[in-house]
Amino acid sequence: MEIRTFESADVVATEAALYIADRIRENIAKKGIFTMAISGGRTPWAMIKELAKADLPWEKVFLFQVDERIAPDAHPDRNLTQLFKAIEGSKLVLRLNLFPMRVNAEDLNEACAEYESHINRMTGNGKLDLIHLGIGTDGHTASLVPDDPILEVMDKGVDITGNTYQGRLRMSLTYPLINQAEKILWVITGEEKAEMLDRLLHRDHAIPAGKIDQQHALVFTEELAAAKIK
Ligand SMILES: O=C1O[C@H](COP(=O)(O)O)[C@@H](O)[C@H](O)[C@H]1O
Repeated sequence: MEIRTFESADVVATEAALYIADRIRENIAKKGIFTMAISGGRTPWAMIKELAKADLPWEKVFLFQVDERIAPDAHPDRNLTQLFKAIEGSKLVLRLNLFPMRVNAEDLNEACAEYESHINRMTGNGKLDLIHLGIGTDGHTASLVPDDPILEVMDKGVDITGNTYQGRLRMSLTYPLINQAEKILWVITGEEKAEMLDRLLHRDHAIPAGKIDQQHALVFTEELAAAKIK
């Protein structure tokens, strides 16, 4: 897997945003639209803030979530709440084509199936142009968390975790859907991620992130996180 290392987390965010903007232009020139899924947590928001400033044909960009906590609308735990904060006042906000995960639905299984069908409809073949991923210090990615039954799901593209994780059940894209993406962009910053970055690059199947396909993937990271790569 290709790895691009930069001197700080801020530069990673700027460079990752530039990379996504290039993919947006390239795909729109080729086929008229761009489909992407964005992860949550804490790392992505600096990158999204940068990206949202770009002068791009946003009406042709279709944005999905990689994962979401089962929590009320506007709750600070929700990835969507953080996404809205990051794009507030930007060029993107008025022209946003966003598909939020319907985590407040009465029937969550139905909401998962519906989300997958939105992805299939917008992509035509289920393959998102780009999926952005992060990694946790325990090696989780998306909401594919250690020891959860969601790790075994191969017949659905979107599902709910079997257990609560950090206090919440979650909805997440699953391995089969993530692994068929045209491009996977890992954005990994912070010294505390160094061990997991090394294990990811060695395709360590003992961590959830290690089972993500690396053929069409690249990592943007900072020197501190890359320090332990063997
Ligand atoms: O719980 C989550 O954590 C991972 C990693 O987040 P980070 O801020 O440490 O990069 C994230 O990719 C995932 O979407 C999120 O729900």
